[in-house]
Amino acid sequence: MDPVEKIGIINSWVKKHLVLYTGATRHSFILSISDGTIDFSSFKRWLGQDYIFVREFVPFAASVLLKASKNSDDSSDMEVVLSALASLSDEISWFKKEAAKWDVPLSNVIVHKSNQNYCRFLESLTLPEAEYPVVITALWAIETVYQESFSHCLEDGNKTPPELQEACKRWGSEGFGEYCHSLQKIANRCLEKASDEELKKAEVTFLRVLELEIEFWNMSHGGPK
Ligand SMILES: Cc1ncc(CO)c(N)n1
Repeated sequence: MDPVEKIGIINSWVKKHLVLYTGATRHSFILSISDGTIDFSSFKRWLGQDYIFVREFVPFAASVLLKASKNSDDSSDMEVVLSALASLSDEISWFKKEAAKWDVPLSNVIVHKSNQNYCRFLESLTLPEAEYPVVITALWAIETVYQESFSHCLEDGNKTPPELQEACKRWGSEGFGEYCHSLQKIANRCLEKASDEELKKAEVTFLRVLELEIEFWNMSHGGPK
């Protein structure tokens, strides 16, 4: 095993929980995009639900920003989270445009149970008691699952339908990858200084994000409600 000091706490957790991590980042929904067999009704279901999710993600990201500005000893943390928050405005516009293209109604969307659970979890992380190392780990995990998933769809030799390339590029691009890497560096630095209790909480939170992401993909596939 690689020493934690060399690979960082985050990568040591990814290795330790690789089965669950791969379950979230190589889900059958993503594999069906990359091999071109996706049923567009699954994509449309994902689009409508993810629009709701992203709207709920905004207050979560704002709460991380608040904690970054208060707790961090490195002022660049705040800038990384601020840029994420700023790009969410563009993301919401993109969802609206994409939904119009696919004839997906965005008003009165029935929020699926898995999405509700995820949004409730995000809300719990906005509380003042949720510590900065824990919430920055959550932010890293949430963004990285999408980055690893959608970048896979853009790899050479994959058969992602042209209609879905733009969606894949939102999260699969190099720029988004660099942002995830910045979050990982921040998380590692915070976790190195965290108490044992915070470390445990952050690891449990990472695992919870992976489970919720898997349930989110299952829902898009049209799994049970
Ligand atoms: C469910 C989900 N996870 C992660 C992201 C990335 O922001 C997203 N848009 N939706």
